[in-house]
Amino acid sequence: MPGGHAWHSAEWTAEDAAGVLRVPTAADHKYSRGVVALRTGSLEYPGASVLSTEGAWRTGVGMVRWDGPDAIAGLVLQRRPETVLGAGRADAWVLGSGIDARTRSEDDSTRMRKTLRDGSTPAVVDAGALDLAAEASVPLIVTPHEGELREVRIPLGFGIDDVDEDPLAPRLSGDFRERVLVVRETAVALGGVVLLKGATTIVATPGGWWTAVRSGTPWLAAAGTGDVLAGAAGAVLAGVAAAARVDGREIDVEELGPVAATAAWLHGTAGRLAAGSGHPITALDVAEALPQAFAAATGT
Ligand SMILES: NC(=O)C1=CN([C@@H]2O[C@H](COP(=O)(O)OP(=O)(O)OC[C@H]3O[C@@H](n4cnc5c(N)ncnc54)[C@H](OP(=O)(O)O)[C@@H]3O)[C@@H](O)[C@H]2O)[C@@H](O)CC1
Ligand SMILES: Nc1ncnc2c1ncn2[C@@H]1O[C@H](COP(=O)(O)OP(=O)(O)O)[C@@H](O)[C@H]1O
Repeated sequence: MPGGHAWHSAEWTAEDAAGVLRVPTAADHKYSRGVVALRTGSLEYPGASVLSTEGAWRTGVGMVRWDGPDAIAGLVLQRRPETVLGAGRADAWVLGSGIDARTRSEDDSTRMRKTLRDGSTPAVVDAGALDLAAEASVPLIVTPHEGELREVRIPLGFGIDDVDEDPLAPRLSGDFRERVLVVRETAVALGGVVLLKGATTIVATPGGWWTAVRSGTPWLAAAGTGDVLAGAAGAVLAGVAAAARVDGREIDVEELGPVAATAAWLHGTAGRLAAGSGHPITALDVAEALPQAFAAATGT
């Protein structure tokens, strides 16, 4: 049972999310609430650094660090001067949003590999870091959309790398049970948590636990909302990992299932709140509604 949560939950709820989210107390300080560090954004996709940083701050965490290319650091600070630049003490990492695996810099590859292999800090792995997930030894959550799932699976020995046809497509376009099966088998092979984004987001752990998140809205289908989700997931993860650190224990990968589902629930709810009775939203609108989504779960 991941983190004491029910073994199987057909759909993740506000009450489930409240059981994962941490409301600060008088005894807290910024480090006890958790530090999330991000390696996100690139010269090609500079905006993703801002979107993921904003998603992390708005989800609630003690500190956000951003450790990316100097040329875009100003964008992050312009939007969020609270952000601390450079790597350092962290309870969780977010890697890959706004990075393209095919064109990423040597520096990005080296640093992301090192983060995934050294130490035990858990990580959220998105977009341009997904192909590295199979090499990881730290507890991790991967956050692919349908088009990116093969980046996770091919290094694990699934699928075929050298043909144009994607052998996954028919399985993902099939019925819900088959989609769940694909996500669960990927989590088992990876030894990490898989969060497959979509209208219904599916989360599975290597131990066989899984859940579905349906809190969102089709208005979320807009560029950059996934980058906000990655930051939000990093913040929830940092909070849970910091609590484990304060308790003097290492976080178990099974605990990351409820963390991922909670981040997806918050993000979906934020999208729904931002879209109101039904109007277009931007990724930053979603980030800005995250505090309201948090309050909707915890009643604070
Ligand atoms: N402002 C910024 O900085 C932004 C930065 N961003 C960053 O851009 C990078 C590239 O990310 P990406 O998602 O845009 O493109 P990529 O990984 O090449 O995959 C796209 C291919 O997959 C397919 N596909 C199938 N299902 C799909 C689905 N559900 N959702 C989406 N695609 C789906 C689809 O194929 P099609 O259906 O068109 O045949 C399509 O050809 C990444 O680092 C990201 O963080 C973005 O967040 C935008 C805002
Ligand atoms: N039709 C939809 N209904 C509900 N949520 C959606 C829908 N389409 C996309 N989303 C959500 O929007 C986000 C899109 O993320 P992603 O595809 O990574 O976009 P980007 O790479 O542009 O940031 C995910 O959280 C996904 O679950």
